[in-house]
Amino acid sequence: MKHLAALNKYFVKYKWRFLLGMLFTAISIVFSVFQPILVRQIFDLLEQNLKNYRMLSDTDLKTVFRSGFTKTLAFYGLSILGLALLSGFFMFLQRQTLIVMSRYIEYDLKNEIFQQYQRLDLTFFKMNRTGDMMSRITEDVSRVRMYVGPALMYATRTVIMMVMIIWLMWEVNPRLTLYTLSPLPLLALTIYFVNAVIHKKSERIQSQLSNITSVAQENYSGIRVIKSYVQEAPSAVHFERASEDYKKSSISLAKTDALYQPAMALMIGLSVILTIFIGGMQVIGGNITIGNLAEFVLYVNMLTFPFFSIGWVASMIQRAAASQQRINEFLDEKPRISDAPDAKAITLKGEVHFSNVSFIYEHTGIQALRNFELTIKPGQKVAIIGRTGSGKTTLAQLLIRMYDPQQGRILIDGTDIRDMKLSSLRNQISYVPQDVFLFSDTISNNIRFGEPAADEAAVHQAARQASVEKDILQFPEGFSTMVGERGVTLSGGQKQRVSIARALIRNPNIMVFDDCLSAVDARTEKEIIGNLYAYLEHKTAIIITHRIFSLFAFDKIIVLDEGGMAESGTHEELLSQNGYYAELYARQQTGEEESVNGSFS
Ligand SMILES: Nc1ncnc2c1ncn2[C@@H]1O[C@H](COP(=O)(O)OP(=O)(O)OP(=O)(O)O)[C@@H](O)[C@H]1O
Repeated sequence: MKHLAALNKYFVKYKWRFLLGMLFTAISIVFSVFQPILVRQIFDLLEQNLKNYRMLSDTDLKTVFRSGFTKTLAFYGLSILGLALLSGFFMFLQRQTLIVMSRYIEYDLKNEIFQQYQRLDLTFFKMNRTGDMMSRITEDVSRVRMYVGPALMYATRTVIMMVMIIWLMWEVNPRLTLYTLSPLPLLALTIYFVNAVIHKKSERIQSQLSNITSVAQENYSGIRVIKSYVQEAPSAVHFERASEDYKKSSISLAKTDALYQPAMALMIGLSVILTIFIGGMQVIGGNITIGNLAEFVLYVNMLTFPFFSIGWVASMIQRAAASQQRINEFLDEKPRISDAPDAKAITLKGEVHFSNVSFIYEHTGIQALRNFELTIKPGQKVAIIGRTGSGKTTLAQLLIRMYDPQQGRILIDGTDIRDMKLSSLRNQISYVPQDVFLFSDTISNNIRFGEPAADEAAVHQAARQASVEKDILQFPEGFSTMVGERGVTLSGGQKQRVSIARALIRNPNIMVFDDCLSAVDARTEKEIIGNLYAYLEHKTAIIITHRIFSLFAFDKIIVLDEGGMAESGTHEELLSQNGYYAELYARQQTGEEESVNGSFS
């Protein structure tokens, strides 16, 4: 329960809705508990006057008596109808305030969770499964909403209604009250336990459902591989197995559900029979009137729902508390990468210095960088080359503070990047990642993603510099073409170039290209490098690559090996060192010659 205290701030925020909701609930209940009192009065009136009426012999007098009686009955009938309407109206207002409040809280909570996702660093995302993260913002929040909305509303109704009705019943006859109420706690307990079973089964169904979803999702994404390896039938069997488990659990839940309503009806019936039996004896004994008996039967009927809700509300609160505990743990998670208290926003010129940097990926223990040293002067172009897994991407990730090194410092213009505001640092470094990600939006909006104010001309220019403008203009809708799931599928090379355009449009002083030309052909690569040469003239640029761009006059080329610097120098210097670079260059030259010879032979 203590976990739910975290939601109190929302009750304070929506205190007027909350208090009004409580008031409407109380008014609606007052109007409904008055109805049995009127029924009692009608019954008592009938009992007292029918005897006299039957004894009358004068037909004229009988007619007058009957018409007076009809009017009284009509008056009572209309009064009951009026009370029912008023009670219904306030119930409507109660839902309009309390349930609407719960929707507002749900909205706020989802936003709070989403903002926390955005604050957290990459290590968190590596250590948690996407499914778990998704369920926090959907499943857990909707369970918490059930507590702040319906559960709270029914709990309030139950308490007010029980207090008022039991008090009214007690006033009439305490013994009969105790007898008639005796089966109801049993009803509450039964509902509670049945709910617990239903909850357990629903949880299993939920996890089987997410398993089915993942199987289906993986099949959709991998459909090309499945088809080309003719694995449709085994995939279908795999899906069927997951589906079978889900079916079995659903049928079992349906059976439990089927027991639910009859069990309730049995308990209610038991209460009514007890009321009529014991109440009837009390009427015969002259302790209560027949009107009281009718009033009691109605009260018992009115009480069954509140008693039923006790069990339901209790299990709802339990579920909400478990969900809120998960949400609290998540919201308390501190991002490892955040602004230092005195972090400054600095305009970067472009001097980059890696000072004795070592870095280990904590969750795997892999050491990606070891005592790495590198100084890049403003405006210099540096290539980072190395075998796969040698730490090139890690270097770029550390520069934009996706992670902080465990040892050493990274300085830009002499300031440790940990003393800079994160937004200022990342805004002034354009990073083209190795794995391209385009949003389900237009190409134009994908390019201006980091620069939303950029106009169409700037978007076109960036696309031109990334040598993708011609490709885009060939699409029927040009730059307005939708990409992503429901849009056009761009080729790997086109995606890479759109991703480059996205980085270029921001026009910062420092740029990092992480192996972002791997999917373009040699001619386009040459064209882009030509464009970049002019574009990067006064900028600091780090170009991570597998291939040697001999056309690009790098100020420095670094060869990384197992996280450390293996070779460093200019193209000529490295060739004369006869190491990995020289070997790679020789291999590349032969490869290129072979491919050229091949294409012309
Ligand atoms: N997010 C991560 N979590 C754990 N280990 C990682 C992570 N990213 C990379 N590594 C590991 O760190 C080492 C360096 O990886 P990195 O991606 O920096 O290499 P790279 O030189 O960029 O490789 P490639 O050329 O294949 O992209 C590798 O052993 C890799 O397995």
